[in-house]
Amino acid sequence: MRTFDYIVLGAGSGGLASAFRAAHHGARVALLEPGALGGTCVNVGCVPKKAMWYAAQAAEDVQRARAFGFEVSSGALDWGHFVARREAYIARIHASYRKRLQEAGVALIAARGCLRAADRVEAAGETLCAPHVLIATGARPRRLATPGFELGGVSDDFFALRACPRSVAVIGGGYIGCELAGVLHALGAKVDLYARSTLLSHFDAELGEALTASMRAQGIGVHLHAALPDVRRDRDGLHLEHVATGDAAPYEQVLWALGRVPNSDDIGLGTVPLALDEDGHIVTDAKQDTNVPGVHAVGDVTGRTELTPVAIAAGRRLSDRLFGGQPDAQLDYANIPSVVFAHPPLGAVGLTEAQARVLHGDAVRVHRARFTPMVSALSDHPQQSLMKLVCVGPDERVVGVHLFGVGSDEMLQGFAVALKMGARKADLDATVAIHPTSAEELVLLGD
Ligand SMILES: Cc1cc2nc3c(=O)[nH]c(=O)nc-3n(C[C@H](O)[C@H](O)[C@H](O)COP(=O)(O)OP(=O)(O)OC[C@H]3O[C@@H](n4cnc5c(N)ncnc54)[C@H](O)[C@@H]3O)c2cc1C
Ligand SMILES: NC(=O)c1ccc[n+]([C@@H]2O[C@H](COP(=O)([O-])OP(=O)(O)OC[C@H]3O[C@@H](n4cnc5c(N)ncnc54)[C@H](O)[C@@H]3O)[C@@H](O)[C@H]2O)c1
Repeated sequence: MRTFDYIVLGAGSGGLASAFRAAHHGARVALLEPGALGGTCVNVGCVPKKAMWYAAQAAEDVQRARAFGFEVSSGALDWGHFVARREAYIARIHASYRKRLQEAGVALIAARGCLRAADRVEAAGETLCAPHVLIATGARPRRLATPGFELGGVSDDFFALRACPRSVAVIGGGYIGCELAGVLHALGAKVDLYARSTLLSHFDAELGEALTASMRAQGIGVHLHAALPDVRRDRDGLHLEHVATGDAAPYEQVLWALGRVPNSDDIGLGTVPLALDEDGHIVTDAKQDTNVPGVHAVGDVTGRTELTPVAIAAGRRLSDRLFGGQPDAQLDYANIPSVVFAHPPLGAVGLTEAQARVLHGDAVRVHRARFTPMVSALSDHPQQSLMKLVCVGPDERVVGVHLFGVGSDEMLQGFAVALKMGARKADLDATVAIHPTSAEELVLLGD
C-alpha cells in the first residue's frame, strides 16, 4: 500500500490545480485520471469550444471584409484541417501538464479511483492511503430516456465532428446550446435552436432577449417554450416530434445540450457515505469539506457554479488551507463573472435586475445603453449591443453588470473587479472614457 498526504481523483480543472498547489506546499500527492489530462475544459469543453468560436469569428470576419470592399470569397472551412490544428494545440497542453506534474513530483496514476474508506482509494488494483482525499471527478452531458435520444449527439460528439453538418437541431437554450448553435450557423449549417423556456434563463432577461433577436436576425430559427421532442429517423433525415419545427428540418444532426450530471455514481459511495443533493452533486460546505472528515470535493461534481476558473480557485484555496498554513482559505462564490461565447458574446457579473428588485425593491436603479457598434455600422450588419448596470441605494452601488455585443467577452473582467471592490456608479462616471470603443458606453451612462 502506497501512502501519500493527498489523493486527488480527477485531473480536470479542479483536480490539477489543487494537486499542483498541494505539491507546491510540500505535500506528497497522488493524482488519478483514467482519461486525458485537463478533463472537460481542455478536451471537450472551454478549449475546443473557444477554438471553434474563433473559427466562426473568422467566417464572420470574411463576410465583414467583403462588406468593407475586400475582394475575398467566403469559402467553407476545411473542418478537418482546423480540427487537426485544434487537437495539436490540445496535445501541447497535455504535454505541458505532464512535464509540470513530473517537475512538481506529483505521482500521476492513469486509472479510475474508487473510495474504499475515508483515507483509502483503490486504483488499478492498488490501494493508496492518505489523510486527505479530493473528489474532483467533474460531470458529463445529461442523457435522457426520451425516444430517439440516441439518434442525436451531445457536446462530446460535437467535438468529434470532422465536417460541418448541413442542418442541425440544437435542443437546450443554456450555455452550450447557444454557443454551439452560433458556431454551427457561422460555419455554414442551417440551425434551429429549441429551448424549453427562454434562452439563457439564468441571465438578466434583457440579455436573453437580445440574443434571441440577434440569432433570429442572423437566420437561426429560435423556438422558445418548446416541448422536449422525440426524434425519429426517416429516409430524408432526423425528424422532431411534439414541436413545430423550423425551416432547417428534417435535420442531418440533432445536438442535445440539456445540462450535465455529476460523476458521483461510480466512486465508491456505497462504502463511504458522502451526502449528495437530489441531483447527485456531492454536498460541500464553504471550505469544500464533505460530511465525511478528510474527504473534500471541488468543481462540477459539487454543482457549485460549473465553470473552470471556479473549480481551479476552489481547488487552490483548499490546498492552501490543508497544506499551506492558511486555515481561513476558502473561495468566495459571490459575484462570479461569466461569458457566453455566442455571436456576439455576452457576459454578466452580479445580480440580474429581477434578483436585485427582489432583494432591494425600489432602491434599484437601472442604467442601460443600446447602440450599434461602429464595426456593425461600417458593415451594414444588424448586430446591436446592450450594456446594463444594476445599481442599488442612494449612492448607486453597482450590483450587476450585463453586457451583450462585440467585445463583451474581453470587457467584463475589469468591470467584475470594480464590482467586487464595491464600485459606485459615480466611480464609473469619474473614469475618463477610452474612445472609440464599446466599453466606453459603461462610463458614459450618466452623460
Ligand atoms: C462544451 C463545454 C464548454 C464549456 N465552456 C466553458 C467556458 O468557456 N468557460 C468555463 O469557465 N467553463 C466552461 N465549461 C465548464 C468547464 O469545462 C467545467 O466547469 C470544468 O471543466 C469543471 O472542472 P472539474 O475539475 O470539476 O471537472 P472536469 O474538468 O470534468 O474533470 C474531471 C476529471 O475527473 C476524471 N474522473 C472521473 N471519474 C474519476 C474517477 N473515479 N477517478 C479518477 N478520475 C476520474 C474525468 O476523467 C475528468 O478528467 C464548459 C463545459 C462544456 C461541456
Ligand atoms: N462559456 C461558459 O462559461 C460555458 C460554456 C458551456 C458550458 N458551461 C458550463 O457548463 C454547464 C452545462 O452547460 P449546458 O448548456 O449543458 O447547461 P445549462 O444549464 O446552461 O443549460 C441547460 C439547458 O437545458 C434545458 N433542459 C434541461 N433539462 C431539460 C429537459 N428535461 N427538457 C428540456 N430542456 C431541458 C434547460 O432549461 C437549459 O436551457 C453550464 O451550466 C455552465 O456552467 C459554461
